[in-house]
Amino acid sequence: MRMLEDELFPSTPGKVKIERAHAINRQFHRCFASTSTMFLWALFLIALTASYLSFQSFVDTSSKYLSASWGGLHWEKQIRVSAEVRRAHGISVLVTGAAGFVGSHVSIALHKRGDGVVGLDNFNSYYDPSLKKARKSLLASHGIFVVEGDINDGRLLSKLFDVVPFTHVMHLAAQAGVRYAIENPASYVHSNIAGLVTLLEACKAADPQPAVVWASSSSVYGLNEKVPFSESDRTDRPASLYAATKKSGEEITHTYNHIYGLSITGLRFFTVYGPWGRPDMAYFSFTRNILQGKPITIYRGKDRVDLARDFTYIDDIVKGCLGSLDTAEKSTGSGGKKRRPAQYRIYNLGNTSPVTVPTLVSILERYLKVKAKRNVVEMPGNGDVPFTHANISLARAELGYKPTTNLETGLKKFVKWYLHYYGYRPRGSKNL
Ligand SMILES: O=C(O)[C@H]1O[C@H](OP(=O)(O)OP(=O)(O)OC[C@H]2O[C@@H](n3ccc(=O)[nH]c3=O)[C@H](O)[C@@H]2O)[C@H](O)[C@@H](O)[C@@H]1O
Repeated sequence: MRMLEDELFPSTPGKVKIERAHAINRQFHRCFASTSTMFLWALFLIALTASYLSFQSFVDTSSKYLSASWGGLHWEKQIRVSAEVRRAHGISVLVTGAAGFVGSHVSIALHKRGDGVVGLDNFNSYYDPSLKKARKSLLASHGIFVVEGDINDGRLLSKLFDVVPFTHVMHLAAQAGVRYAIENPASYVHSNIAGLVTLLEACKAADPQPAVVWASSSSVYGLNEKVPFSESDRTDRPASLYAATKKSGEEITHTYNHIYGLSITGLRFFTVYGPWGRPDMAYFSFTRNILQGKPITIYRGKDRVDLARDFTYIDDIVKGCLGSLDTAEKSTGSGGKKRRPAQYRIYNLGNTSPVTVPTLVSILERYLKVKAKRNVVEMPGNGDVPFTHANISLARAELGYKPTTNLETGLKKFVKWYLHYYGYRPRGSKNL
């Protein structure tokens, strides 16, 4: 009994080590008594490892093949049908980020006027993917097909260009959000830098090359104090990694324009809001919290100055996107070489009338008929800028861009959508 207890609960761990070492030694000598046996064992182990590794690579390859959510005749047919142009001089557009906020609106607008549209989206979980799935269903109900895939997947992109000779790419897929860059910097590099380059590589290699219109951001103006912001103002002092990746995007696209003749239009969006919007944005999360009786945090700038944004309504942004597609010239390259210089443009798409964040909250309170629990705090140093204000003269002159929706009207439409989408009782909604 005592011996058994000693074996199970040794008083000194060192003792066990010594005893085990002796036992292992004895076994070792028995097993590998001769050099030839050892040689055979070694051969056996090498063969075992080799067959394990080849089996692993077989499993990897086949699971990649099995889990790929794209490919096949049926898939290609869906893409061709969705890309069909149904009007004279229409265009066929690959919309990246099509299940996103701006992407879904632009896709529907293009489809409605008879253009061909194919969407691409990776449905990541930066915010509730069920909202992205709902947008996908909405697009499907219009006859727009959204491919589930990533802009970092070069094989998928070249396959898409094989199936459809897209005339345009509307590139809206990105890691959005200014403050989230503190938490997850790598995701900004992955989508906004690496993903952008992979997409441009596919566009450059496509024959014919498409014209590219893509989403930059008002955040590139960074610490600028000169208002309103004009395209010619300096943009070399970003305040967040998000802004830095968007600014890099402007430079990366310039390179592809310069070397390969890709026609490029970059759009600096100013805090876009509206129905089917992004739950991570202030107007959306404030609405959710106000309705749930939870407090909202309102940031305030230096010297107790309210923060302000040039909030821009989604329908105005859509018009700016379509205007950009319609005025984009063709790319000029093929086979990796440009034939002549191609168009390179950058435009502000804003509303030209900044509104403070507390005013935004007051408008929401009025439409929601609920008082917000306001918690006002100093703006943390996490990438925010105190204000934005767009000068849109260039977009007005060259794209015919003319925003028509003020924040009051736009938020009214947003609140109406929000209450309906999230199933709130129509308490006083007749007034909306
Ligand atoms: O215009 C742009 O370029 C950018 O607009 C928005 O960024 P942002 O203007 O920061 O929009 P929100 O996150 O909705 O914030 C709006 C305002 O509310 C403030 N805020 C935000 C969140 C919060 O909890 N409290 C709060 O006071 C922010 O400081 C900011 O002044 C988008 O999130 C970016 O993807 C986009 O690129």
